[in-house]
Amino acid sequence: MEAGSFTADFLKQNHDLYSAATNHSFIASIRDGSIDAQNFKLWMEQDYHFVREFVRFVASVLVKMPRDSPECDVDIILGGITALESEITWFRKEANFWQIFLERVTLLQPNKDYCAFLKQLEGSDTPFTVAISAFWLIELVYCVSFMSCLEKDAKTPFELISTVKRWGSPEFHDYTLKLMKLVDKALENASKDEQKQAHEACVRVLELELKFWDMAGFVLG
Ligand SMILES: Cc1ncc(CN)c(N)n1
Repeated sequence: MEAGSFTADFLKQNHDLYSAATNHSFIASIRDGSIDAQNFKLWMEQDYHFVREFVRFVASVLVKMPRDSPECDVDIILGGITALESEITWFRKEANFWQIFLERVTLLQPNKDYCAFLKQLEGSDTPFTVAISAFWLIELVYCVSFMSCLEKDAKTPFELISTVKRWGSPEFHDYTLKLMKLVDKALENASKDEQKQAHEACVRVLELELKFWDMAGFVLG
């Protein structure tokens, strides 16, 4: 992350919100092994449906990418879409293990709000620069959150290791770094207005991520 870049400046200026979104008590409960299986299942049910919407969003980012982008940049997004296919297969397998019926899930309000935001970003009036910035941050929040569950002193339960490795692995971290470079390159010469829109979209991502964790960590009665 280069000082003076959009991503570095954004994380510095929004440190508290970023920290709240990446150090949530839901993640802490996975890390210290105290997580309630009901909460984990709730998260999984909701996240599966989020990811289905996320696929459409990422596809829209690819469509918005400038035609003269280098092939290697296009391939980063394409790789992201490919990875989402295996993520969906993984969700279905895990759902079987946890006896979750994904087709019977009712979307909760924080998930509905997040999916509505993704749909808004998919629209043709959202520029590539704004969409790619949101995309980077959505992936970064999961990466940094789940990475903490793989630290040496973490007590992540064995049956949750495949979950935390999905987003907390060094490979996923590398992917977020590649996205970060795409964002900074795209915004380097963007207008002040686009930079402002990208900043606002990223703040919204952090707010929605926070609410998504709150929803997952909500203790079921
Ligand atoms: C809510 C949410 N945010 C981010 C991710 C990571 N793609 C996710 N699966 N779900």
